[in-house]
Amino acid sequence: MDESKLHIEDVYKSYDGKVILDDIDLKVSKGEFCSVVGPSGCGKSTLLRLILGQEFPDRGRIAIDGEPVGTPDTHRGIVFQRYSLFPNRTVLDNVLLGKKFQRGQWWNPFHRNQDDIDEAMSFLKKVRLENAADKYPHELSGGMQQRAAIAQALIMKPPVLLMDEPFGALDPDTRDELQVFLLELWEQQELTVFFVTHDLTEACFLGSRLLVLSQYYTDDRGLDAPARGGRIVADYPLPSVANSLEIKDDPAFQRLISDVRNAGFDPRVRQHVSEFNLTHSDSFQTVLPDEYSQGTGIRIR
Ligand SMILES: Nc1ncnc2c1ncn2[C@@H]1O[C@H](COP(=O)(O)OP(=O)(O)OP(=O)(O)O)[C@@H](O)[C@H]1O
Repeated sequence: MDESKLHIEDVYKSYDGKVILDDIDLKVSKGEFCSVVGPSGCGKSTLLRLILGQEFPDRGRIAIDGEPVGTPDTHRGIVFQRYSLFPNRTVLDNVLLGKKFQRGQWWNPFHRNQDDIDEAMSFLKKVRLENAADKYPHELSGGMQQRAAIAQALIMKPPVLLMDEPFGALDPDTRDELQVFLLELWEQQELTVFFVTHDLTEACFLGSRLLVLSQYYTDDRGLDAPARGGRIVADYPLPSVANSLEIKDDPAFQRLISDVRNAGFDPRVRQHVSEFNLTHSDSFQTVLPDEYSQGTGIRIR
């Protein structure tokens, strides 16, 4: 039996005849924090939309908890960079929305179920916003809005929490703060997270696993072969990171980032999946050298 939380198998997606995602294969287990990076336009958000059920692959299958993904439902939690919250509803009402959908009452501003309210308040407490329940999104800072959006997604207990550049619009200090906050939440709530970002440091700091999507690849047919769509070209286990921002200054962490950048982003390399070790059963994998785990306090999962 397939025990994966998320299983993506032979997935292809094209728009207007242009292949965007090209044979994506991936298994994500419960409790993994998958960071997904890749050059702009390589199809990261498209992949998220397919997992969300907002769009369908041309070919292939996507299953969550063994069930094929259908159209979006309230159990599919996603946090976007912006606009996850409805501006004309209070924080509490935003967090309650999914519950109201489930009860067929989303349109009714007067519908209130006390159990739902208690649960929403408990999630607002988890994201440290219990004192902002009656505020409107425009009354909150950017970081508070994103924490509210996380509560809005988590209350529906999504099997996989999908995040599309959730901290991309925040200033650096707030971004750092929310990264640590998300790691704490991930541990406490035993979440499975699929996190898209442009920021390699963020990806390596947060993730237990790093997936690198490449925009085009040519495989071993040679440089002149027609380019195809994006593929997962690297799949790294990441160090187990203490919930401390200091790790970002650690030389081993910085070496890790520079190695990932060289392997996954150097245009001379990323075009060629043949440059990577293709032994991983689920996708392409580049194995980290042992030095990352030696004498640095960083543990490779
Ligand atoms: N609905 C659509 N119709 C046509 N083309 C689309 C559609 N959605 C995305 N694309 C194209 O698919 C490609 C991948 O887009 P996508 O937004 O998934 O990339 P991305 O990796 O998330 O980019 P970024 O990092 O810049 O956000 C782009 O070339 C984009 O123009």
